[in-house]
Amino acid sequence: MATPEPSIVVKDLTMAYGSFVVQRDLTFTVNQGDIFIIMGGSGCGKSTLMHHLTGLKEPATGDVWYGKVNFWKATVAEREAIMRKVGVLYQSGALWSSMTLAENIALPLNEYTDLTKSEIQEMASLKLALVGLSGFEDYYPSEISGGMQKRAGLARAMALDPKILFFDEPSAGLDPVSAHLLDELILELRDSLGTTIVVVTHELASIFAIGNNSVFLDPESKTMIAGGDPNMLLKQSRDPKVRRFLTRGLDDGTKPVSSPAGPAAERDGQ
Ligand SMILES: Nc1ncnc2c1ncn2[C@@H]1O[C@H](COP(=O)(O)OP(=O)(O)OP(=O)(O)O)[C@@H](O)[C@H]1O
Repeated sequence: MATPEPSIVVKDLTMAYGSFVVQRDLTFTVNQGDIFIIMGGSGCGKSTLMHHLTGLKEPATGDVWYGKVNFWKATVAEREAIMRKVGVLYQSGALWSSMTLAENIALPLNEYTDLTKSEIQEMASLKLALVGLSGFEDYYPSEISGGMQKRAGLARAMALDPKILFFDEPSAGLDPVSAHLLDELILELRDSLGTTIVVVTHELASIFAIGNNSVFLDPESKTMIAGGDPNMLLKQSRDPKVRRFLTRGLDDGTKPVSSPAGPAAERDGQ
């Protein structure tokens, strides 16, 4: 198998709000085509890390590399060029309620492309089809379910064909069936388009079903204490905190345990 190309390299990153350090010395690589999970307990700094990777928050120290560009040391123009290739879907960053789904998706296309009105309409329909929402162009967000709203948000985040997609808590507020469908869609997008996807989540079922790489942030030591394929971590990590998290508190490493996420995790485990 070919060696995967790095998409993002994080090196010795320390994140802080003023004098309050959230995490220090983070070093990891997100490879092209990864579904990379940022995980850890509440308040450990997952969203803060996502903000450092998406241009919203500057590191206290350390670097974030996108290919050969040192993001936070680059010019504003270079940073903008990188962010043009990045799609972001925040937990609350839903759709504009006063616009139809097609109009929502047309927004970034209007702003960043020279496409004609009819090309934009066509593109919006294509993106909706990509997420299984063909025929919903003229619906308003309030007229569709929460799961469909997430998928429409995903269509909008995919509007400019990003190479990397960030997704904050995709399954938040969804019932288990809709959450599972969204996981399937994320896998499909990665497989069909090759999009690198970085996901912030603490949903274990999702972590095991879609993640092939990860970083695990610990709020107590304020640094990463694990990383890599979550299914491998479940099998191999001996760290009590990692084990407790991945087994929903059932196991701290003193005895072998099977996956709490059930057959899917067992099946997908390498
Ligand atoms: N704007 C801010 N100013 C100061 N402190 C902040 C700010 N945003 C977050 N924090 C603090 O930084 C720490 C990490 O927060 P963050 O939201 O990144 O964690 P998280 O892992 O995403 O949490 P959760 O799982 O609860 O969403 C927390 O202690 C939080 O209170």
